[in-house]
Amino acid sequence: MSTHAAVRSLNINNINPHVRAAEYAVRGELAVRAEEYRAKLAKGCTDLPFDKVISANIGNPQQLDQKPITFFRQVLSLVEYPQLLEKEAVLLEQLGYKSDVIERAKWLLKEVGSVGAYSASAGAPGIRDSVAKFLERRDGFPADPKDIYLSAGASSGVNTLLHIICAGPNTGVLVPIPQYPLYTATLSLLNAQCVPYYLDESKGWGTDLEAIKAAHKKAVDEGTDVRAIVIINPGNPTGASLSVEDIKAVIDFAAQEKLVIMADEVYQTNIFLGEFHSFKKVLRSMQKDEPEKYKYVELASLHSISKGMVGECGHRGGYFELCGFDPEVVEQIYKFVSISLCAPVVAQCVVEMMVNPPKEGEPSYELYKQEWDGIYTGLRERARALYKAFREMEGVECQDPQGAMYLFPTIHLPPKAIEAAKKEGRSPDEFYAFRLLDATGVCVVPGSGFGQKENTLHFRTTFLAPGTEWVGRITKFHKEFMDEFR
Ligand SMILES: Cc1ncc(COP(=O)(O)O)c(C=O)c1O
Repeated sequence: MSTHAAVRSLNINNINPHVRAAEYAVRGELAVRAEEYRAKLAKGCTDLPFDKVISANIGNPQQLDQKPITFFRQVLSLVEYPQLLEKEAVLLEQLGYKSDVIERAKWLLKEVGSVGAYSASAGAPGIRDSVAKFLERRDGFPADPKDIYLSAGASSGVNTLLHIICAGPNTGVLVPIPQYPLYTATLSLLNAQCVPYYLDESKGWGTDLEAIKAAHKKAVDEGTDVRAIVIINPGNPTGASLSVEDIKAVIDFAAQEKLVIMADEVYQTNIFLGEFHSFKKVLRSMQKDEPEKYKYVELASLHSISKGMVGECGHRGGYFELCGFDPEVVEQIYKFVSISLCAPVVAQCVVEMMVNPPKEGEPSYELYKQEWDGIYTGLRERARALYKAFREMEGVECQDPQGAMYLFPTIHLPPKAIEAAKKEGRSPDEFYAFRLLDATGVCVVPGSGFGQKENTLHFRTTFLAPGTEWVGRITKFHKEFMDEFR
C-alpha cells in the first residue's frame, strides 16, 4: 500500500478504473515532454539541440500561428463588451469595423441576451435556426432547428451520444482504425466495447465495407450488442473523404443491422482532394428513392468550430444534428445535455458565424474571403511540402494529402531500432517519436495512439506549423536515425 493511501481518500488503485484504463495519446507522455522542453526554452535554456518546440501532435491551428478570422473576432469583441456598441462612430471610423459586424453583434445579443447568461440547454433558438438554414443550403434537404444541439466542441457531442448509446459493458460501437482516440477513450470511460474496423491504407485509407461487415460479425458472434458505427469523414488521422458510394454502402449496412451512424464531419471544409459529401444529404437522397427501406436510419452528424479555416478550438463550440431518433430517446438526449446546462454561449456565437459568414456584397465579405482563402492555400501548400519531404525519406511511405490537418506516413524501421525500442519498453513508433522530439523539438503522435494494422508503424503529424524549416529538421533527424540503427 502506498503511503498516500493511508492519509488520503483517493489513490491510484481506488479511483474509477475506467479513467485509468482510457488512453489518449494526442495529449500523452510525448506531449508532456514537449511542454517541458517549451518551458525550458522559455526560461532561456540553451542546452537543447533546438530553439523551438513544434506541437505537430494536435490540430490546434491558432497555437501554430493561424490567424483568427477578423469578422468573427470583431463580432465577439462586441458581444463580450456591448458597451462598445454605444460608440458606433469610433468602431466604424477609427477601428475599421464594418457595419455588418455591428449588425451581427446586435442580432446575436438579441438572441442570447448576454453571453454571460446560460442559454437554453440545446442552444439559443436563433442560433439553432441559423444552423438549420446552413444545413438546408449545404444539403438541399430540409433541416429542423429542433434536431440541432449546440455543444462544447464536437467532443462534448460525442460524449453525449456515446453516453446515450452505451447501456452497459456489452454494448459495442464500430470505430475506424486508425481513429481519433476520443472514441476509444470515451468507450473506455463508459466501460463499453470498441469494435475496431480497419481502413484500407492501400486504397488511400478508404472505408472498406467488407472489413466493417467482418468486424461486426465477429463482435456479434462473440455476444456483443453492436449498436452504432462511427465514421470520421474526412478522416483523422488519414484525411480521406468518403465517396457517395462508400457512404451509401455504410448507410445501407447500418439500416440492415440497425446501427446508429455517428458521422464526425468536423473536417468538412479541410478538403484538398475529392469532395465532401455529408451523410445527411446522402441519407435523405436514399430515403427519397426508397422511403420504406431507410425510414428508421438513425444518424447523428457532428460539426465543430475547431477545425477548417475557423480554427477556434479554444472557444469549444460545435453542434450535432439528429435524424431518425425515437422521440423518447431524444427526450433523454435533451435531459443529458441539460445536466451540463448549455454549451458555452460565446462559442455558440462562433458557430452561428461559421454557418452564416459574411455573404458576397456585404461589407466584411472581401476580407473574410481573403483570410479564408489564405488559410486554405497555406494549409494545402504546407501539406504538399511535408508530403514531398516524406516521399523522399528512406523507408517512409505517405498517401497524398487529401484533407483534414494531418499526414499519417508509414515508417519502416531497421530491426536494430525495433530492438532498441524493446529495451526501453516502448513500441517502435513511440521510440521513434521520442527520439524525434528529443532531437528536433517536433512533437508528433505515434501510430499506435490511433491504432494501426499489426506489423505496421506510422506517425501522425499536423501540417499546421508555419514555414518549412521544421520539415528540414525532420528529414535530417530521420537520416541520422536510419544511419544509427542500420
Ligand atoms: C475527428 C475529430 N473529431 C472531433 C474532434 C474534437 O473536436 P472539438 O474541438 O470540436 O471538440 C477532433 C479534434 O481533433 C477530431 O479530430
